[in-house]
Amino acid sequence: MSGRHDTAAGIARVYRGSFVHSTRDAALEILNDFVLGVDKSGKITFIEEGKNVDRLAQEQGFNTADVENLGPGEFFMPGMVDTHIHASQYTYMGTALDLPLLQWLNTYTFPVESRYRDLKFARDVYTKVVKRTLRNGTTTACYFATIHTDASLLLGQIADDLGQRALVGKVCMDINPMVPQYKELLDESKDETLRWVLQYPRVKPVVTPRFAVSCSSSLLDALGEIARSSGLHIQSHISENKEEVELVKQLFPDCLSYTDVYLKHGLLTDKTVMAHGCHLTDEELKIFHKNGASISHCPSSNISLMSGILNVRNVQKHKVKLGLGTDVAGGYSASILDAVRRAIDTSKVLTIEHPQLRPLTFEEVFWLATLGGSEGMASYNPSEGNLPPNHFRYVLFHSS
Ligand SMILES: O=c1[nH]c(=O)c2nc[nH]c2[nH]1
Repeated sequence: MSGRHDTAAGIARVYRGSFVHSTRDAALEILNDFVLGVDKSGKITFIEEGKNVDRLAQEQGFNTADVENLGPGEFFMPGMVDTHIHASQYTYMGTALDLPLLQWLNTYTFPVESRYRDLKFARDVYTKVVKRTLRNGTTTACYFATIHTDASLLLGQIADDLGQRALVGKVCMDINPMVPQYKELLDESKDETLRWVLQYPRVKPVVTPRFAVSCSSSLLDALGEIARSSGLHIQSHISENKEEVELVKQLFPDCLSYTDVYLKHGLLTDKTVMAHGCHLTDEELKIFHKNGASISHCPSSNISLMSGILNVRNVQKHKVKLGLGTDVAGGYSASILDAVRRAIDTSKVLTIEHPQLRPLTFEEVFWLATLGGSEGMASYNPSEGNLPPNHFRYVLFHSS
């Protein structure tokens, strides 16, 4: 690997040791005895072989005595990226996994989410979830909050205060026949989304229609327009469970597919992250590719809620951007390392059923957990030959 220098704006920390990371060419690359400098804003300014440390010290203006050497068994790796997690469902993570998606939402999820109008409750849970995910090595997370604007703002504030890069979504939903106390009116959802977008601090807002089942066509249109005019990211769920796919067909008879629902409402862009996608057809994957939209693979919840198994190799064959999600609390762990294990396990289940399919390797899933996730959340369209912006690719995490 060649060295990378920017002119230093003042080196704050220099580390020396082993670095394990992914690149566009290698799912896993191990760099033994490298030296890495971070400037005062937290950006990595150089990474070079350790033997160059004296020259680097002169060029970059640091003292070699201040270099922090890793101990035995320690290494750096990129911060992990959780491309789909419901912060508001953290309270019941690991429980209530006995029902399929639509029944699970009505029975457990909506009643719990309706509690987040209580800001004290929200502060307590959101502080715990951000601390826990940071401890697990998640330096970037794409969060669903709830329909409550003030609690969603609080989640962004907490992530920002605790140093986590986050996209945070105030959930939008104006349809909920089974739990009617947990929904919004159409105008309220639009107005509150705008209030939330405008008030947001450093952490980024992401436009969040819950899923096509719980949003009217008018709300989807309005959210597509807000995302377009504000240049915002979008997140939602798609084709997680077969019953849901059938329901969407009935609810949107004029659309050709579930993907077409989001496309027609301006919600499938190169800033879109769609969770699950287990039952997407090849035609739909082509539309994802063409529009630069990404999928969050959530293997733990796909199994726990008996939803389906994503064929990752087929998604990759269609060159669709792909990252990993814990999907708490459909997924029972807030750790992306756990999602790594589940992704490998579920790919092996596919191999049992279809021996011609190669299971995913650890290296490939490490890529999904790090670089894949950051590319999935970056705004760029691979079908137009663009590359993801660099700043998403060089955030490193100290594992010890
Ligand atoms: O796994 C999921 N969790 C949710 O909260 C949800 N809402 C719609 N679809 C969903 N899927």
